[in-house]
Amino acid sequence: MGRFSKMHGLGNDFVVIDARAGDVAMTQARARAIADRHAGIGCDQLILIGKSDDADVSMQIFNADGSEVEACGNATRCVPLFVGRDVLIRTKAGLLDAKSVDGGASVDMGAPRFDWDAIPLAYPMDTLTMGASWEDLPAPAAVNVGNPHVIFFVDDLDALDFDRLGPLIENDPLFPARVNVNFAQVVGDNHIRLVVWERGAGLTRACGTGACATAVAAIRRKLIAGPVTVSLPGGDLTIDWAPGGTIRMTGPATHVFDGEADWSRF
Ligand SMILES: N[C@@H](CCC[C@H](N)C(=O)O)C(=O)O
Repeated sequence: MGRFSKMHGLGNDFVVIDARAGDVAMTQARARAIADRHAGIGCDQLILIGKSDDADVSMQIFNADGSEVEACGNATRCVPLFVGRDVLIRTKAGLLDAKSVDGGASVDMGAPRFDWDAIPLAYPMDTLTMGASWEDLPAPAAVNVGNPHVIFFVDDLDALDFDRLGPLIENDPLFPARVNVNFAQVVGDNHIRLVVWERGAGLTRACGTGACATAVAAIRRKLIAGPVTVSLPGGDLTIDWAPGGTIRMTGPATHVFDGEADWSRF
């Protein structure tokens, strides 16, 4: 039997498995089966905590569709709580420094990237105001914060059909690695409302990297100044960034319960 913890960051939920003993054989198909909300345990992302040569732990991230990805902001805040102390985490997106704060964690998420081929896009394009649009949605921005994001700033978030627009944009050939789709409305001097259609997981209650990418894009466009409060359906994150620097994300992390499962059944 294998042990796991169910955790979440603002309702973006995870099955977190301790693989530091090297005894968990994870595949994309198994991750998809575990993440299934009907036939499995159910989660937006499956998180594997492993040993690392150059950090306290490593973190592998699998979306609900089984795809392995580079970054997950909300899960990164859960790692200090899972491990029981502040941690340096090796991810596919680089080394992340995560420190516990009251009720959650504060993480240095690294520096954002803006080059078209770092997003990645299929061909060269300005990523601050992209020469592309979908239906009535205005020209978005694109930011890579370890994983790829496209951000639409809109006047009325509540008027959008996320379930229709999300998959349309996520799977557009302009994004060869697919993309996380952020729909944002600036609602105050340092306040953004955000809904995220996540690559490989669909609509989630919150997306930490989406909040980082959206705050960075809004600051670059001079729509807002940091630190920024990003309000997602699951709650608020604080994101701080200045041009040339790294992104600091601060917000809640929650442990729900511990369980046991026979991984060979998935
Ligand atoms: N929920 C996450 C992001 C998870 C990965 C993302 N869906 C991707 O495919 O890049 C977060 O909190 O950042």
